[in-house]
Formats: sequence, C-alpha cells, structure tokens
Amino acid sequence: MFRAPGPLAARPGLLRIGTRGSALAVAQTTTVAEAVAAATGLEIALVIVTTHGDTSRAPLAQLGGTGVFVSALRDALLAGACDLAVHSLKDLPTGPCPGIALGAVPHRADPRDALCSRGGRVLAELPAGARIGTGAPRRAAQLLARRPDLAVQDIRGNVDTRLARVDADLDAVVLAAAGLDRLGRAGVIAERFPLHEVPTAPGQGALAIEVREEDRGSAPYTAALAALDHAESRAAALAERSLLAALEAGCAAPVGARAAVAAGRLELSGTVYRLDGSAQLSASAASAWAGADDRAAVALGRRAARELLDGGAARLAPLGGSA
Ligand SMILES: NCc1[nH]cc(CCC(=O)O)c1CC(=O)O
Repeated sequence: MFRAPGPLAARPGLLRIGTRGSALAVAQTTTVAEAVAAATGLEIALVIVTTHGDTSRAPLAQLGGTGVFVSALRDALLAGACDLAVHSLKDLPTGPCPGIALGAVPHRADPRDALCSRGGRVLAELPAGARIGTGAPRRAAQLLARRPDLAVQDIRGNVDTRLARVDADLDAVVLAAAGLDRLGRAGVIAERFPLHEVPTAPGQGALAIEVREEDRGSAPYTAALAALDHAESRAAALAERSLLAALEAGCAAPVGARAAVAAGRLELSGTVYRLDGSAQLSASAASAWAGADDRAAVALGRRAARELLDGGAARLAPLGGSA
C-alpha cells in the first residue's frame, strides 16, 4: 500500500482508494486498504482528497453541513480519480447520489459516544456549571437531559483540536468513541455512554465504502467489496439511516438511533430530542433477520420513523436541514 503524491492513472492490478486527509480518515482508510490487499492481492494506493470542510474554519452550518466532507470525495470517484471512496457513514447525506452505490459497510466500530474530561471525571462527577463542548445538537440535548446544570459550548474541528479544548478552556468534550479508538487515543476516554441512555448518530462508528454504480458488479470490485462488507453492520447502519431519512432529518438533527442484530432479529430504536433536552420521544421496531437484506433494513427504519412522526416528533424538534 502506498500514498499517491498526486493524480494517479488507473491500471490493472491497482486499486485506488480515495479518502479525506484528516488523521482519522487516513487511519480508517488504511485499515480498509490493508483488508482489501490481504483478501485480493491487489496493489492499493491511497488517494488523499482535500475537501472544503477540511480547509475552511467557517462554522459547519455555513458550509452546508457535514455534506461538505463528502462531496469532494464523491466528485473524485465520479471523475475516475479513485476507484473506491471511504467515508464515515454518519457523514453521508441520506439521499442517493446518482452514479454512486454503497459498495460495502465494514465491521462497525464502537458506536457509542465518549466523554473526555479533565482529570478523567465521568459525567456524574462533573461539577454544576461545568463547561462541556460539542458541536452536535443531539449531544447537547442528551447532555442537558441528564445534566441540565451543565454549560454546553458549541465547538468544532478535528479530534485533536477538540481534545485540546479540554486542557485549554473546557471541562470536557464529547466525541465518537470510534474515532478515538481508530486513532489509538482510547486512553483519553473517561466514560463511554451506554447506548440505551445515549443513542448516537445514525451510522456512527460505521464506514461506507462507495463505488461507481457501473463498477460494482465487476472484477476486481466485487472481490474487494465482498471482503469488506459485514452484513450485520450494514443492516444496522441502513436501518438507522433509513429512520433518519424517513424523518426527513439532516445529519445534525437531534436524533439518536441504535440498531443491532441479536438472536436472529434486527432491532432498531430511535429517539428525537427537544433541543434543550427537556423532552424526548422514542420508538422501536424489530424484524426477523435472515441475512443480508437491504430492503428489510430500510423498511424497519421507515416503520420506527412513522411511529415517531405519529407521536409528534416534528413538533418536538427541528428535523429538517443538513446542519
Ligand atoms: N461528525 C464528524 C465525525 N464523523 C465521524 C466521526 C467519528 C467516527 C465515526 O463515527 O465513525 C466524527 C467525529 C465525532 O463525531 O466525534
């Protein structure tokens, strides 16, 4: 495996995998590349695609939401500058992208949120008024639901930037455990919030491997994608995303979800929060799990979303918009 220093032409036996350039993205994509190389014997090149979201310091909402991280990579894939693209699945907009297919969802990492605090204090140990940083309305609402006395601060930036705030001016930050684990930074985690109390962003901890629609059924893509795909992770991620899509909610809406295959069933639950954490609404659904079936997973997400909407989810929280 090597990193392409610039544009790299396609050639037989070479698979070019596109990634964002952040430390986390490169770590994730390296794991993917190693798995494909081991399973297929293909030579793998990492193609780093710089996105507007990486270079701008403007607030995420102003940039058009987390979709900015995704579109440059998709453009590179469609333009033939790479053969596969690796994204954090939770950053993908829920709508389809013409010409691009979801090729694989690899084995999901820890979907939980992690608290990183000064002195390693867990949430219950933080003093009243403690300053806690997150850029996600969902995380803010969940924190306030459990600790209305906390002062939640809006922050953004990559993992290191956000962790640095704990030493600088904040008492704690909340981050995805998966990102910290993948960066070898699990040591900074004071507490992983249990999923039944803190359901996380749909798709959190999962990766999405995208492929050009016209390539997905042919060699060497089929072998690479088969080596990467993990059916249970794919079903869970699709069910969670389908819930978000059916709520017509953006990726920054105050919506938590968790799905998993257990004892032959695919189980999903979703929760919508009032932004200040003072109210929430949950729904769950389950269906028999008989192996890979994207449509069953999507149907499950729609069912849970319908229950949430019927229960008044749209009155509880602003669901629309991507930021
Ligand atoms: N919103 C940005 C983002 N997209 C994916 C991850 C972490 C890795 C993952 O969830 O797969 C993060 C950082 C975070 O939420 O702390």
